[in-house]
Amino acid sequence: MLRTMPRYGYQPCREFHVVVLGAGGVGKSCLTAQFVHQEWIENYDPTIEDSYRTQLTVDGRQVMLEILDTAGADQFVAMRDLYMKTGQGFLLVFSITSRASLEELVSLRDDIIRIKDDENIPIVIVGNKADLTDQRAVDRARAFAISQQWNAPYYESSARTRSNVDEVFIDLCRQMLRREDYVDDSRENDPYYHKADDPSSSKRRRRRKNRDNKEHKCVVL
Ligand SMILES: Nc1nc2c(ncn2[C@@H]2O[C@H](COP(=O)(O)OP(=O)(O)OP(=O)(O)O)[C@@H](O)[C@H]2O)c(=O)[nH]1
Repeated sequence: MLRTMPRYGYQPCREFHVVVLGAGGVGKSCLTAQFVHQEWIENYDPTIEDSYRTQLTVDGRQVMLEILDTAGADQFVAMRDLYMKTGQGFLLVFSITSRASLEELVSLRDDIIRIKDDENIPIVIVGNKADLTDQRAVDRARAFAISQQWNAPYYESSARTRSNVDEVFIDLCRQMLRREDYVDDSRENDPYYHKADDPSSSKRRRRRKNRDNKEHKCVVL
């Protein structure tokens, strides 16, 4: 059963890798820059790869996000398999002003599921540039229908006005936390599971130790 109530007692800071994917120019970098630094970027400078680290609190739980802002341009697609392997949660971004950018998400999602070998990997579908209402080319209903088919939430955001920027990252965090709780619960109920033998458990302890020695920028939400 998925745990929906906050847990009590000591809560270690969870660390997750988030990958932001989508066609070129849909606003991946602007969304990420708004979320991490609360800043708006007007000019378009195609990304090769940028990574950000930021800490936030979700439902009272500390989460450290490693966010990878990827390249939409085709010449960098060779790096995608690698991004997808390390990602634990994915923001699939298109622009509501471009139907083609929504269509590009189909193959991206297929690749994620193939590479992760997991139909239930945390994903949020983001229709960005929602402020450009007079240039809308994708019906809200069409995007919503696709998101339902993929069993992933759909948000319309604007990196320009900062609308729904925090919400898309927080939704993804919630999905990743629920998933980890579910794995932890399954292990607790497994009489053959020995925590000491689990490499992921010692890795988490090691990460926490390393983190204690570093200073991190906190985003208060
Ligand atoms: N009006 C409007 N413009 C946006 C929005 N988000 C991004 N833009 C503009 O769209 C252009 C591309 O934004 P980026 O964030 O660089 O797009 P990207 O998806 O990272 O592009 P690649 O790096 O090529 O993959 C920039 O000129 C932004 O100012 C938005 O929500 N509204």
